[in-house]
Amino acid sequence: MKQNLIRNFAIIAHIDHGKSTLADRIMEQTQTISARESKAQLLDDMQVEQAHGITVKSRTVRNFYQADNGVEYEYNLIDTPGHVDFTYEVSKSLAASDGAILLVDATQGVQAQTVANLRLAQENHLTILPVINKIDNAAAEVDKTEREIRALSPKLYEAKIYRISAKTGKGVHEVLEAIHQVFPAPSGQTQAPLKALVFDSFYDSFKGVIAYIRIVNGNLKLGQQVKLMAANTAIQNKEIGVFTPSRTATDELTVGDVGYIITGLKDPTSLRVGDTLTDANQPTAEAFPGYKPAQPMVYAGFYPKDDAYRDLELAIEKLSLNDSSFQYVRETSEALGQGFRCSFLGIFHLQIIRERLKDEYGLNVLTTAPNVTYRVHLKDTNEVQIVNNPIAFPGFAKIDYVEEPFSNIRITTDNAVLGDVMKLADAHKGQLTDMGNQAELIVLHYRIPTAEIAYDFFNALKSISHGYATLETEFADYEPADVVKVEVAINYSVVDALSFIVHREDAPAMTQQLVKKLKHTIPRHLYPMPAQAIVEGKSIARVDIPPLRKNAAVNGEKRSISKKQALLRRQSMNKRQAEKSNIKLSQDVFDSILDISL
Ligand SMILES: Nc1nc2c(ncn2[C@@H]2O[C@H](COP(=O)(O)OP(=O)(O)OP(=O)(O)O)[C@@H](O)[C@H]2O)c(=O)[nH]1
Repeated sequence: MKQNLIRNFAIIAHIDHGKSTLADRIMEQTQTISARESKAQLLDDMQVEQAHGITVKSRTVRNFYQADNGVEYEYNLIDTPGHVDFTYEVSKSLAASDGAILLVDATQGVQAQTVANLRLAQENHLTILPVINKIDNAAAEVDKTEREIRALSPKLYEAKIYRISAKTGKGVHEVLEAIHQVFPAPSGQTQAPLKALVFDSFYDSFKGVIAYIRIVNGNLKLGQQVKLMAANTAIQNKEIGVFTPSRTATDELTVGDVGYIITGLKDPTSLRVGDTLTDANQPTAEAFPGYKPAQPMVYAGFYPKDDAYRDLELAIEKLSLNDSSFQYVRETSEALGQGFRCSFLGIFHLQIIRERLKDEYGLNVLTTAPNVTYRVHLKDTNEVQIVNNPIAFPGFAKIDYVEEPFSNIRITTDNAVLGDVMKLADAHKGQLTDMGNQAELIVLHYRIPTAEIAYDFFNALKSISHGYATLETEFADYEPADVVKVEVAINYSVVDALSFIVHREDAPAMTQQLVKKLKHTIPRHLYPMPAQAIVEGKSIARVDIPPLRKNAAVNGEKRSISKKQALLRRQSMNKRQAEKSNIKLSQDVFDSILDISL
């Protein structure tokens, strides 16, 4: 029976431990692709992935492996992203797998993301195949890494641990053999009604919404009438197929197969990952529970440059289908016009989306300063407003108190930089809740305001630990906080899109730095303009943005009285016009808000 010959598995690892390289080797050794093709790291084909050298979006590929026992197996490999912001993608791809290769870089050993991904795999009841990578590297510490892996769980303590170089291919054959020996075959029923898990989706500009599916029970035939159960939508069944790794059409997908269906849906929002695909006439009795929606951490406004609102809207719709942790609603700002308030899993996720808009859709967006969600309790009505847009933050006179989100974070670091890491967490208002060891690393647990880790915390942590420390975050709860809204006024008029929320105690120092930066980033005009930071109606920081030219009327040059008077008249006319004129806001201006650190 074909089902017994299928293995569905993922590769999980810490960032840069070599998942994509191993995926390439597997495709090469199973002749799915040629060695020449694999040079280009086929799985990482999105431009943004190549620019950052990382995997953002999960990919799936079917390989046929001729095993040493003479049997040909179908290996469905699901590549997963490794960055901490993409844990959500990892958990989706794991739901479609039966096993996971736990890949650990021998030069780095077990890292925090190794542990986090292992936990996700265990939650999905996957069989784990531990593999040590980069054994060819002079800095490899293979025995030490092996001890660290064994210390992770009782099962791993006894497991056979494979040693490979994904780069040279050494040891990869043994891993290919282990895959069919260690991982279970899919367990579904051939005779039952069709039940398939939608574990990912993609928008194609010609073909519309394409769903990535794993057949759990029954068969899917081309043309069969099918529907999505949660969305209760009938879909067309014009093309089904598998990934080789490009899409290749087939007539049928059977139990255990991983492939795709072109749904005919044109609206990217009409399909949700986690939905169940089933037969329209003979539906399965029980649908999948669906995925927990991702918990967004950071919100920011995206505004089109060059009047491309409609193009931006379409692109954002498509990206949010392709990446279900990225969501949006429409918003309007007086300063910037129509735009979108978007949610992200973290600041790195935001950057990736921004780059994808540029690379894949040719769109430049203006991004406002990111913020977290606040719960604002109002005085008179006892109403609680959920605010993730500083523009909508209620006036201070109406506010009873505000709650801000807190996160539990876990930093894994080595001893050498422990002091600096703790100083960083302190500076960001972290309260140390626990401290322990994992393998030879120190694990620190903090409770910390989410706003403190939402922006540059991760980069700061990477930089003080020379790239080694890792960060895992988890939303904890809301807690009352003394936060205020800072409004920025330029030439006495408030620019709404520049508003942001900050802890009251940090407001004086932050706004001083901000106005200094604004002095250099706000485009100069012919007249001087004050830039002010206003908190609760009071200006707490101010700087004068100098005019473009020297003020000829007062600079002491020898001029006739009448010439000076003429200049003064012209300047006062400029000033009056200025009140009406719009300040052109560049990305630099918004970045001034982000850059300020205490
Ligand atoms: N020396 C050596 N280098 C390797 C080996 N495997 C991968 N690398 C290198 O390690 C780096 C990261 O490899 P990738 O395969 O891109 O890592 P990844 O885990 O897919 O990275 P993300 O997708 O960003 O999580 C690349 O520069 C690879 O060339 C190996 O076996 N030996």
